[in-house]
Amino acid sequence: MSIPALDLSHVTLTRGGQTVLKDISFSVPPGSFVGVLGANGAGKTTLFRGLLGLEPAQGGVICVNGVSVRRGNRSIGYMPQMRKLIGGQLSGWSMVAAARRGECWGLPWCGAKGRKSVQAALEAVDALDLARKPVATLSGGQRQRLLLAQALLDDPTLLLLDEPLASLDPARMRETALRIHTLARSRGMTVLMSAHDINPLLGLMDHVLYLARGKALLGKVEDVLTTEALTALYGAPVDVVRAGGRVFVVAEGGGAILQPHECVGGHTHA
Ligand SMILES: Nc1ncnc2c1ncn2[C@@H]1O[C@H](COP(=O)(O)OP(=O)(O)OP(=O)(O)O)[C@@H](O)[C@H]1O
Repeated sequence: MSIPALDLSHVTLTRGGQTVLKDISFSVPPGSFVGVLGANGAGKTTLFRGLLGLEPAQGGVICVNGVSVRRGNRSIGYMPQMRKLIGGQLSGWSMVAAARRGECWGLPWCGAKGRKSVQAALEAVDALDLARKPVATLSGGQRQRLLLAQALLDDPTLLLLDEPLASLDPARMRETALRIHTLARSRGMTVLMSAHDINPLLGLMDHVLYLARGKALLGKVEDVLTTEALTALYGAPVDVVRAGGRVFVVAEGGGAILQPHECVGGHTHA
């Protein structure tokens, strides 16, 4: 049997002194594409930080590719949430190059090997045309492609993407999700992608990881995204409604549980 890409056993994670995820256990097979869902504050970012060794587990064990979690693990690529403009007057190339780890930190022009890996990462996300442009002049979606290129620099086997679809319009959301899925499959990478709208990920996910009330539920989409499973997870009535090929998770009374941070184009969300 292959070693899980991720294995969490009875893990508790805190943020700012507050317990965010409590006694969670799940295992992700290598090469899986996992959608990480949950309302605002459910703990998606906290989980990613735990996997990166940035938030030490208060209990339990986290293993990445069979090895206990540690900071600076080069086999993990991380794309953080993009809340504000990053990069400024740097060119796209420099922004990606500045993320090279170790000996090249802050020296984007160093070495043929460094240049090659920056070039490969830009190519992988179809962003070579952004290499010379100042980041400040790019759209949100273009900057997100550069962030994704950064995350790919060390040829990771596990990619953690924190809301890479936020701020994209619906068509771009689907296009970006497909791009990442294709890239992951071609490299055999395991992907955990957090999202506020499950719909752009439908048909792509091998598993969904749903976070609520400090708990985590991992399983096939058809097993997790059900009224019964989510009602049990939330400990309160929740409806999973399927309409027009889309899925909506709503609380009793009709309020949407999963909400996008920002939405371009007036899109209704699950
Ligand atoms: N820097 C911080 N210091 C203290 N508490 C924090 C910090 N960041 C987040 N938290 C708290 O930790 C909890 C989990 O937040 P987290 O960012 O992991 O959730 P999330 O699911 O990623 O949310 P969102 O969908 O809004 O990004 C929340 O209660 C939040 O208020």
